[in-house]
Amino acid sequence: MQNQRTTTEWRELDAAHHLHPFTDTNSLNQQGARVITKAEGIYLYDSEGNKILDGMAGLWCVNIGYGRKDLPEVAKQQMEQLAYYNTFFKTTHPAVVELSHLLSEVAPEGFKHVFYTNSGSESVDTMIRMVRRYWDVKGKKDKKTLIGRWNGYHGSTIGGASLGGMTYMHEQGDLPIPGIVHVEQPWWYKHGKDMTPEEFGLAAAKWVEDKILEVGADKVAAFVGEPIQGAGGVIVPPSTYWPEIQRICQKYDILLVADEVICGFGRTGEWFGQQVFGFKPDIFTTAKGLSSGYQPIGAVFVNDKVATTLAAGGDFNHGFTYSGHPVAAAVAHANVKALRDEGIVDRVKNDTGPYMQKRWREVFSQFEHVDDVRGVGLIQAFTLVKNKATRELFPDFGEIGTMCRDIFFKNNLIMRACGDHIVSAPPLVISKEEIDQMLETAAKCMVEFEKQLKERGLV
Ligand SMILES: Cc1ncc(COP(=O)(O)O)c(CNc2cccc(C(=O)O)c2)c1O
Repeated sequence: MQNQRTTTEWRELDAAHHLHPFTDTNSLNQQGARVITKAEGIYLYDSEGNKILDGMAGLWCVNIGYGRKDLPEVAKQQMEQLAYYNTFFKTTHPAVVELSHLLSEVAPEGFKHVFYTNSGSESVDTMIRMVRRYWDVKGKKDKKTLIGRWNGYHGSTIGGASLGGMTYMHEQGDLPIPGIVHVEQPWWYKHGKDMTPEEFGLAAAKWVEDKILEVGADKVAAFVGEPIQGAGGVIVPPSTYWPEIQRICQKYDILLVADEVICGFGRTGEWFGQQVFGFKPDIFTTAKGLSSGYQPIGAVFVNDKVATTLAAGGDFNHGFTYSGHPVAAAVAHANVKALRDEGIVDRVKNDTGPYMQKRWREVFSQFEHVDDVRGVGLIQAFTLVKNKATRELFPDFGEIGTMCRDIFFKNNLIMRACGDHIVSAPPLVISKEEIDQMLETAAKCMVEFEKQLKERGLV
């Protein structure tokens, strides 16, 4: 059991020893971290006894909800049976075999092989190495360049951060690494001008073709994108975008990669985001919902064409100590099996997802400084705007988003501000009643937010 300490004691020890990710340490240590002590369903509880509605499923990952009793039991049994052995050197173990078999059943048709990692970033770095190895084996050694999107997010390793289009990350570490280039994101609200979304989807896809021709198709290895950009602010591309990207990649013999770390395992109501938009990548990366965050694990799915080619190349010199870790694999297996056999993904597709999307639009479209209300399944967002009629955004993109998010936090509701996009991705087990509770609280927060906008002379 955890030491029983006061919040102050936990905060002081945390400040003395713990470096947090994506954090201004001095600023955090002035105010002290919020100490989350337990969680159940869609709710978190902190050391002060507050009950917090987690509209973000942790970091987009706790698809199955908090407080499951089965997953800890599976972890315990696996740990007692075989806490660890590696999958190098011609060995395997039942947990990773069973998981691999199950994943081949829930994956879209044509994906029968997975490579295991410990995170989404490691899945992305694995994909980068696979893509370049694929073209080596095919004898096209100049095909090395990967194309990503500005404001895309693919993790925080050197490869993932380079492939992502977050310039504030590139500035720290002299990124991107060579062989990675970016095109503009398919954000209709900002870039669509007088085009319909459908027209804009084709125009945004053409940016990829232009980049391929600029680099030289004989040098381009892959195009990589999230079906829906998550950390970039839930940028939902027009329906015409992905099928056109697929056509362009086929035209120039370029691998198509979907980063499904957020969209995967039921988030959109389909098992994978690629199925919402009707495209078939050659490779897709996953993590998060694979284990619902109960254990760190990621997986890279490759289609038969890629699997066969990599195998033809003999040793693929890549892997991690914990690739296919027995406890992580056992927990992921139980998690995916429950997502399927308890009908959780189906309910997102047919019941709670449509309900959320209907109510989310009803509630937020009524506000003067909210526009582009959007989403699918249980991933949704809206953008805070200065003037709806002209699609004018606020200056200093992100300031207003933080102000709005802080009002939600004060009301014990976790939503995420990505710039001036307010986003939400709750556990997939959220009920319709809990959706109503969440949106009732959020609506009150938005009234307060628009009141503060006026009081501060920001509108
Ligand atoms: C699409 C995508 N690809 C890769 C990663 C990296 O996964 P790991 O973190 O497990 O290495 C992600 C992760 N996405 C992520 C991670 C942490 C915070 C936030 C946020 O929105 O604040 C988003 C992601 O969203």
